[in-house]
Amino acid sequence: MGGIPVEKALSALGNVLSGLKNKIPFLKDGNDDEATIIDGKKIAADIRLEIKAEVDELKTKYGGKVPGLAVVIVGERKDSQTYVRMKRKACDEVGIHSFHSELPETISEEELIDVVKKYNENPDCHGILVQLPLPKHIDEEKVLGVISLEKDVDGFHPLNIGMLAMKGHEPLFMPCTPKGSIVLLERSGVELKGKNAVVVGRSNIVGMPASMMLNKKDCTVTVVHSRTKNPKEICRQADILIAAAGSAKMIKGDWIKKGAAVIDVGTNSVEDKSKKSGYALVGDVDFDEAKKRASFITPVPGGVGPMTIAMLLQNCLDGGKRAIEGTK
Ligand SMILES: Nc1nc2c(c(=O)[nH]1)N[C@@H](CN(C=O)c1ccc(C(=O)N[C@@H](CCC(=O)O)C(=O)O)cc1)CN2
Repeated sequence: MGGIPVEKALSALGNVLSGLKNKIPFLKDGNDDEATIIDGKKIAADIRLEIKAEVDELKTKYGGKVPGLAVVIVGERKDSQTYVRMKRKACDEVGIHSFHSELPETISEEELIDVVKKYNENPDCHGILVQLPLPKHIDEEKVLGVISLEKDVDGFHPLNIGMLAMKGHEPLFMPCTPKGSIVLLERSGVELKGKNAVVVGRSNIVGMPASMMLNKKDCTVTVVHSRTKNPKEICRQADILIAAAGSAKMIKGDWIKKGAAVIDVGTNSVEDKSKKSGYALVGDVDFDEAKKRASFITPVPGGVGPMTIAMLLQNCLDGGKRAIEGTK
């Protein structure tokens, strides 16, 4: 056995053990009444190491071939530029080749579609990611629908989403943020089968696919959204709570069932004069209140965010492997 599989096993064991602390009294340390904080940064770093090992193996086995990812960004939104920079850096670190297209805000829908089509035809590119949101004059769904199904590493193509929804089918790729949320739960040792899961939010990129993934994991799933009459009562039934509403600290401590596992997908920028930048990133969950009731909870930042990029790398590796190894 090589070095990485042992590291992988030990690291997974470490994550599960830290999760078990809450369930097995003699393993508990620190403040017994507080949730185990799921360290998304650490779990994502572990996954990135595992991916690097697999990319190296592929490279050795197939004469230097590595997965390739096309990163397409339109316009100059600062947040999107940051995420794209993080994605490229992550690709470099694990040995995935990245192609870049930085396109002007004024680009037409047709021109953008042509860029995507070129990457569809490029055999060295195994994944295409169009950073969202796109400028208002471009129909996002139309652009995402042009990405080849086999290269849809964001998992946003309607056919991949359709296969995620259907019993007896598996998509080629699953959207990175909800996939990362599930992996955080699994790597922390949280059982999903038969549990009541509540997803707050029904966006195409997080809430809706998260609900379908939890359903595939045999959870009983309820989706809470802006028209839901009694969101607090529904959330209080949740063994697993995924918060993806986009509203800072809307989920208070008394919305959380005692012992629930809480995954906070929210990344809301709020004014904070104590910070040099003048703002802070906060989740959809009131963390300080919720950690007193939950058994597991993700922080913001440092929870789901880093997993989004780790899952993108995982999807690129999967797509690259399918293409390079010649499997479907
Ligand atoms: N094509 C896509 N567009 C967008 C996606 C996506 O999955 N595909 N998701 C989001 C943005 N996003 C990746 O693109 C993303 C968001 C947040 C993070 C992250 O690591 N956040 C850190 C904090 C970083 C900071 O300080 O700003 C954290 O939460 O710890 C990574 C990726 C929308 N668009």
